[in-house]
Amino acid sequence: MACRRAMSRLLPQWSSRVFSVELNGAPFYFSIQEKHRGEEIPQVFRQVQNYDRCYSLLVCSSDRIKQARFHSELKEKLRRDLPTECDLSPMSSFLPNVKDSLVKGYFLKDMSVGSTLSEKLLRDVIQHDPVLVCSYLKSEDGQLWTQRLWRDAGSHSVETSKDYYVVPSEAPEYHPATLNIINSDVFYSFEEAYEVLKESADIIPEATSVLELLPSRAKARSKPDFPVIVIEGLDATGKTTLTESLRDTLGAALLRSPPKCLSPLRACFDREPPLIRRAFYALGNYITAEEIGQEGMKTPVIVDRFWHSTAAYAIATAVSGPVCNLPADSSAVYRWPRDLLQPSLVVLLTLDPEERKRRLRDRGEGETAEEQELDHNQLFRLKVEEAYRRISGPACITVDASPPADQVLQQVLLLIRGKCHL
Ligand SMILES: Nc1ncnc2c1ncn2[C@@H]1O[C@H](COP(=O)(O)OP(=O)(O)O)[C@@H](O)[C@H]1O
Ligand SMILES: Nc1ccn([C@H]2C[C@H](O)[C@@H](COP(=O)(O)OP(=O)(O)O)O2)c(=O)n1
Repeated sequence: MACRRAMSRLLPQWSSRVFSVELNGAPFYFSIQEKHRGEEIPQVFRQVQNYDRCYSLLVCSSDRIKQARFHSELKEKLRRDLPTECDLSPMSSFLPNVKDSLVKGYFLKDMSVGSTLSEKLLRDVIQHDPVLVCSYLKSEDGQLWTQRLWRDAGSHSVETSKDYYVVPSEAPEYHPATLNIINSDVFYSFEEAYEVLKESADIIPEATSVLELLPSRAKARSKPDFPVIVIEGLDATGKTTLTESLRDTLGAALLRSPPKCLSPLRACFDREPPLIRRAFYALGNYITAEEIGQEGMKTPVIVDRFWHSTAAYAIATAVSGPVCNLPADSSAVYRWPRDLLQPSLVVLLTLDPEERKRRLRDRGEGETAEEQELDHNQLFRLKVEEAYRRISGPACITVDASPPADQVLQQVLLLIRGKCHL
């Protein structure tokens, strides 16, 4: 039902949509055009010319929790059940420059003989799951491709719409992922993040535990009397080392985000899709803010990671490809949430990648999946750092963390004394 509603929203503007498929690590954009006899159609899809047919699966449900979870589950299902001759790539579809128009899914290249297995699986998927399926067929001379949209016709049969030609499309002005970042990857108020966890509570029991730990929004806290200093940076840049030294030197309270009370729940949310996972981290900041409010009435407060981490990792994960795909400097995605406590100073520790890796090795810990990703994916690391730098209100001040720990401490103490009158 939720799927039918979502589809009835998508279908009226189907032919205005742009489709993006990640082929060989780069996006290939195409749109569709009605068939007119005798019309010249530019040749497309050279990248999939070795295949006889392809399919696209776009996940669409008006229930955003179901949609996000099913997008992850579908990948597992296709990897498990499709013949080995099938190849899967991420894909999406969007209306250029239209906010929240992005739908995500997978593009399937099929080399299996007769394609019967994959067709059977897709027929099953379309009948039971919130998915829009299209097949792509090559013309007899192998030059042109057409797209045919499938529809569930009930009683285990599907009907197809008319064919459209697939035509190449220009890369859009903004990376398509940026259309949906606000309130899907990054949340700009307590309420927006809270709603996501509330909606997930039926299927994720741990969401209820998080909701119970949240501060009441009824009483807005006044600004703490003492300065609040946040230390940010990638894993192993020296945040723990520096925050502990600052605590001891300044006689400050040391807090972190996510707060300790969320530690037992973190692994559960790290397994969830971005919508739910990022809402969890966003809410963690509000719990930490409440703790800052209390401690900050008595002493200065040092905070190990806060909002910058939440937004920077979320934006860098959502946007694929190089740093230039990030939303422009002036984009609203880098703004500070209107209802979140603003620290007096945010310091970003930066480190040469080789030195960071050496410190990780020396620490001898296993890396988190995301940190392995950071290692393997230089682009991701660069995007996280760039997103850190673009977040404003307050913006972070970058400090080179490669000198010995006591020198980094002195450098940051100078900044604190200059900015916070300590
Ligand atoms: N300035 C520094 N110079 C050399 N090694 C450092 C420095 N700061 C931290 N380290 C070491 O690097 C590793 C990572 O530091 P840590 O404070 O745990 O980083 P984070 O909290 O950012 O993950 C630790 O083994 C730590 O002892
Ligand atoms: N305030 C925070 C802190 C961490 N996060 C997220 C961002 C990344 O997905 C991970 C990084 O956490 P990681 O385990 O590397 O953190 P530590 O270095 O252990 O502090 O957590 C967040 O979203 N908001």
